[in-house]
Amino acid sequence: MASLMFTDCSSSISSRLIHVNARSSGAILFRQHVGQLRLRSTASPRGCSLSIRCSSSATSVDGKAVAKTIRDEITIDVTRMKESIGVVPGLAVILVGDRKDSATYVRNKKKACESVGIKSIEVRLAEDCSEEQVLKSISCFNDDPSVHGILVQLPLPSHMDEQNILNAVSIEKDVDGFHPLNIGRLAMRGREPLFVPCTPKGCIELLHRYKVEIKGKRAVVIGRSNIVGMPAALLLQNPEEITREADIIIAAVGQPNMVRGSWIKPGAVIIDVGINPVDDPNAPRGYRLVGDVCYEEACQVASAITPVPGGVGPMTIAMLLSNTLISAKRIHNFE
Ligand SMILES: Nc1nc2c(c(=O)[nH]1)N[C@@H](CN(C=O)c1ccc(C(=O)N[C@@H](CCC(=O)O)C(=O)O)cc1)CN2
Repeated sequence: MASLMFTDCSSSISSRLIHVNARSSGAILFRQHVGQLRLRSTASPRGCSLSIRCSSSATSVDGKAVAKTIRDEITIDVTRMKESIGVVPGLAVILVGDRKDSATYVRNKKKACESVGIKSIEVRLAEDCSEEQVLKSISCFNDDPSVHGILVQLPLPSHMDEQNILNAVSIEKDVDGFHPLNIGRLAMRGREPLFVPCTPKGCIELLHRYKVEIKGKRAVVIGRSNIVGMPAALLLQNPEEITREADIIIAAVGQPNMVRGSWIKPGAVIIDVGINPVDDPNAPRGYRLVGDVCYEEACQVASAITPVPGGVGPMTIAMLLSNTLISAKRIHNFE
């Protein structure tokens, strides 16, 4: 778990989270910043007029609607770019294996690209293909000037070295922001990554578009991914207590309904990144998706909360489109 104190955050330039203090659970200090937000109109959320309330029923943050607004903005820029310099941004997606969920995400990425005028190229490789085959595809896309963004859908089959594969993506085309150089720059003060990973970028974008003030707020990130970057042992230290102190909670732990209403400070803003399938014989797919936060309980205490589905998920893909556009603009020096 990472508890973060936001010391400076501008919606138009960069969002820097500096240090933090897990006071009651054994002090840890670390630095981290989560994102550069260079999307236009971050300060005026077109298409979402809700204000954040502090009442017994939380505002449900509509990630689907915000993602649509962002796609509309991207469409305008993609069209302008095509008309003025004849360049169409291109995204290459590599899918290895036959996981149904990954195939669905890739299909949705392709559809999203089509909807904004970004060209998408997909390479599908068999579950038992070699790491070399994946590296070869990456190398081709690194050299292809019509490709401005490359992503390898995760997770990869277990026989592959994920780090090796992510390292092979050209840092200039790393629209997922997973290359160690991009992650390293994200983690250091005074350095700028070329791309910010899409899900955390989407989380911060939602906060901005809903005009949630970040500066000076106490925030907690519950999760153990590389992006959160905390040693796993620290996760075991009283998450409930730290969470109760937070004004902003980002739950990214992958445990259905783990964060209960009693963990939440009244009026807190909750971004739920979890997408957890739970069995439900009445649901068309035999399961339904729930977040890491117990939504019904949290609604009674929080001032705003992202639902699952329909919260952060759609933002992940919108941010991928945004990163691909940023890449094409940077490569072609187009403002
Ligand atoms: N290379 C990457 N791999 C993975 C990433 C990533 O950002 N880059 N993230 C996840 C999967 N993912 C995108 O790839 C993703 C997950 C969920 C959604 C989404 O919109 N979810 C919907 C619900 C969808 C449903 O009903 O099945 C929602 O939350 O509303 C988008 C993208 C792991 N891999």
